[in-house]
Amino acid sequence: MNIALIAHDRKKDEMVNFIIAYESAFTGHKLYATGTTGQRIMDSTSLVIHRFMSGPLGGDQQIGALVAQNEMDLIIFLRDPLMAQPHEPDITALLRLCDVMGIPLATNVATAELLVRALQRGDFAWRELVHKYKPGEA
Ligand SMILES: O=C(CO)COP(=O)(O)O
Repeated sequence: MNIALIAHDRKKDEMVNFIIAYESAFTGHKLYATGTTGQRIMDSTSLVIHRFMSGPLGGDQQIGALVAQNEMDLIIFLRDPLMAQPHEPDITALLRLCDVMGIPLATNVATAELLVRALQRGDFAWRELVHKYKPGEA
């Protein structure tokens, strides 16, 4: 599965602790992240992560491009609901695209935990079909 990990600054410790706790669940999947989030996770785990730009510099949009192509299977985006972000339009656009494409998206760690447990159980197998049969293809 292709999994994107994103956390705003005041949520980064929570993200790192969460990934440490579930590191084995993420092993074997293709991991993507915005710049700083990815670096923080790699510094604390043995996971290899493809890092995009930092969020304010376009990282959310880069991940959004993969969502638009239906290539992202799960997104964990620990947003900071108490602080305005300079790139708020990019954040809104990414969340919207997840709803357009029906991509499983967790915006807090409680939901993230449920989705990762589902991932461990194999509940994401339906996404394999999506990869095989892209929309618009015969
Ligand atoms: O701002 C972000 C998401 O909107 C996250 O970017 P960083 O991971 O580079 O801090």
